Amino acid sequence: MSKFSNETTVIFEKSATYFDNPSAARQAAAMVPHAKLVIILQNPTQRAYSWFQHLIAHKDPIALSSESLDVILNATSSESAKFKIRQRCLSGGRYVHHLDKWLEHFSLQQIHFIDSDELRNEPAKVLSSLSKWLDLPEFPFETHIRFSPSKGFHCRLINGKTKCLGESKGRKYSEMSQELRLKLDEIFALDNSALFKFLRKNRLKIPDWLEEAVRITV
Ligand SMILES: Nc1ncnc2c1ncn2[C@@H]1O[C@H](COP(=O)(O)OS(=O)(=O)O)[C@@H](OP(=O)(O)O)[C@H]1O
Repeated sequence: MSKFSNETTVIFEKSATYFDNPSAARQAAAMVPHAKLVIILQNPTQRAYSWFQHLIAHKDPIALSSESLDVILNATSSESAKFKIRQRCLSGGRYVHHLDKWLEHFSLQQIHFIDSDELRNEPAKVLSSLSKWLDLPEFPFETHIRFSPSKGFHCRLINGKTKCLGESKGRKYSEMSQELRLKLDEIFALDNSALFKFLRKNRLKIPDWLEEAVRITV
């Protein structure tokens, strides 16, 4: 996010794929050195599963033929197409590994972290604190957001009716098996521990899912 010469204008841009792109930090810093960055921290295990479901929903032929994320996780580097998907599912959840690169180009003061679970469960509170951090005028988010039981997510409230994000956001799919969850938790154990230490060292809020993930591995 960036404020340009007209101080009332805030430009923002979001993508789930910038964060782990090896050139993104350098390129962003070259174009918008004073940008404010917002990073949403989701449990990497859930994030990997969500990305796999994203590929299934987009009818990715390799994901479809593999049927489960478990098959993808077992892929070796000799199975290049499957292995590439494996890396895409796992890479984004390796937060500290990528953060190190962003911190070569931006200061920590330019970065705001959001706990994905908090955003999902208490969006008005999270958005209020984000807009305060961005120095934006106060806005009563709570009167513009309401939980939609049919969608299972909070949605915008317009003229008394909820207007939710499209079908591609917050898809309905079966929960991952306990076996897959444990396998992913193990894959991310070191990354989660590094994130825990990073947040604690910098006196930043530690998400509940991270406390839990680190407690289980100890
Ligand atoms: N209010 C609300 N409505 C819908 N979705 C919500 C909401 N809050 C958080 N989420 C979570 O956001 C995930 C989709 O995020 P993205 O847009 O970055 O993903 S994507 O680019 O479509 O893959 C999406 O992931 P999936 O549940 O895996 O589809 C949601 O978990």
